[in-house]
Amino acid sequence: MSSKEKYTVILPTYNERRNLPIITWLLHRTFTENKLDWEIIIVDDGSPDGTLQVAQQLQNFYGSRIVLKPRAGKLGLGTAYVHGLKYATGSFVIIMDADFSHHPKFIAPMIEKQKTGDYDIVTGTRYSGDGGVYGWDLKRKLVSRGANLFADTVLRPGVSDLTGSFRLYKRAVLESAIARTESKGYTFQMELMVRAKGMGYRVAEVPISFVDRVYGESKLGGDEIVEYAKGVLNLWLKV
Ligand SMILES: Nc1nc2c(ncn2[C@@H]2O[C@H](COP(=O)(O)OP(=O)(O)O[C@H]3O[C@H](CO)[C@@H](O)[C@H](O)[C@@H]3O)[C@@H](O)[C@H]2O)c(=O)[nH]1
Ligand SMILES: [Mg+2]
Repeated sequence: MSSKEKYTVILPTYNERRNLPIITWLLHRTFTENKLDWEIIIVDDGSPDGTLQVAQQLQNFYGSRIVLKPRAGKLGLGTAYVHGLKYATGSFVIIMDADFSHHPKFIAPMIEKQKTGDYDIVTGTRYSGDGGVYGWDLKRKLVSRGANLFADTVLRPGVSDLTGSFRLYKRAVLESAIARTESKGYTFQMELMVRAKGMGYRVAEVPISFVDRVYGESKLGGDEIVEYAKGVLNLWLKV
């Protein structure tokens, strides 16, 4: 694979001190091996574990490809993407988690897929083909499956993984779809995809294995689940 296109990775972080160095190294290796231009925008929300200091060390090591756009407090995942996107200079943007649940090894196939049909969005999917989830307990699996089934039944967007966030976007597409997205937290991915489909963007899927984090904890709580259900119903009322 070779291309002059630039890829911007937006990495939202909250207490990812132990994950960030390895994920950065793997991203660096992926882009270097595939001869692609790249940058990583790290949006840290005042992590008490010192993630930002680690990010600063990574910037010293990798140079200007590591861009730091921290915020003072934990303002949520959705707004972290919006914030990071303002500084993206690539023609494509990849959004992924920084805790290894999204492995960089899927980036090359996602880029490949995008090129096959000039797709606007390529989304990783846990719920089609060889995709899967590893390391979650039954409750978390049911919540995720239920969340997808609920949104799919109510809104019919025709995408197998609506709540996953490992995706590649054309930057202009992400900018226009994100401008219409109102959710702030975990509901964000689902709303963004439903909006994008509603705007007529073309979406392709690549199966991914989602592996639960090794270090640290998930930030998904009961409040987020209620917010999600409200988000689906709001979209149903509007669309
Ligand atoms: N900047 C910032 N980052 C955050 C925040 N909350 C979480 N993050 C970062 O966002 C990523 C995902 O957060 P997790 O807390 O690890 O999420 P998860 O429970 O593993 O949820 C995954 O599955 C969800 C449902 O399938 C997805 O919606 C979600 O994006 C993620 O992929 C991690 O890199 C984490 O550090 C926040 O408020 N601010
Ligand atoms: Mg996680």
